Amino acid sequence: MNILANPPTLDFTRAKIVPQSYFHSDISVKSNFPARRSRETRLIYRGPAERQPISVVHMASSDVNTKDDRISRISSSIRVIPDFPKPGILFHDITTLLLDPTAFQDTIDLFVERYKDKNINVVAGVEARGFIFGPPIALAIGAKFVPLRKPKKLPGEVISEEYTLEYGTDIMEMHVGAVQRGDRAVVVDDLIATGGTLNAAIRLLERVGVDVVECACVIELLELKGRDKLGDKSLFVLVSST
Ligand SMILES: O=P(O)(O)OC[C@H]1O[C@H](OP(=O)(O)OP(=O)(O)O)[C@H](O)[C@@H]1O
Ligand SMILES: Nc1ncnc2[nH]cnc12
Repeated sequence: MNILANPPTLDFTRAKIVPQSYFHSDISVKSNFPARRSRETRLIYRGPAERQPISVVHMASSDVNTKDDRISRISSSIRVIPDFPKPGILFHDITTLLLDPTAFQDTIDLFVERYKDKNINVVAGVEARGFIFGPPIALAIGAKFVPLRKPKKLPGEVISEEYTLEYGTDIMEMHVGAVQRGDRAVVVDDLIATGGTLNAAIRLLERVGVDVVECACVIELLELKGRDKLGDKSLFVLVSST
């Protein structure tokens, strides 16, 4: 991914379109920005100066066709912010992917192409960012969407699983009755880091007899080896970050 070391100022409140040059080329942004100011939406980054986006290497994951142009668009639309939410964390921010309708649509299409003929009747999305990608996939393949939520958010009777995160611990809950024994599920999230979250999601669903066919993420942080925590459960990711 080619993210600017010193990006132009960003104003998310006024942003309608993300200048693609911001993500793709420092040269075009730095040289073109003043001249094109009146025609482009200006984005003002309000975060601390030390948390400017940085470049990291993203590659097509080994799960996808490396010749698929959609992958490079998706990869270059993901922003990486150092030291968020804690020092030492390289935060992979998918909100910039959502600002690019083509990259967002490509992301959904790639998942739909994979799951449309697999007899999946449950798409389980992990709060919060799995709630962005999961519902459009569920609608497109004709499956129900089941939210896996942070504690004390669901009003009905729940079952819970505790898990460890890259930066803390958490509890995941699911409504009793949302799924049935024998359902076939795919678990959707934006990113796998340590794998603790997806592991908890799998445990939650399998406890009530659901067949978790696969987990699906946009991004895998390879160094954290989250895949290992999923045992023999299949994981499908679009881009890998090193
Ligand atoms: O593989 P892991 O180490 O378990 O980490 C991955 C999880 O961490 C992030 O969510 P987070 O818990 O930060 O919640 P949020 O989406 O509500 O911000 C991310 O969206 C995944 O759900
Ligand atoms: N580095 C990271 N970036 C974004 N989301 C995360 N969740 C856990 N680790 C993360």
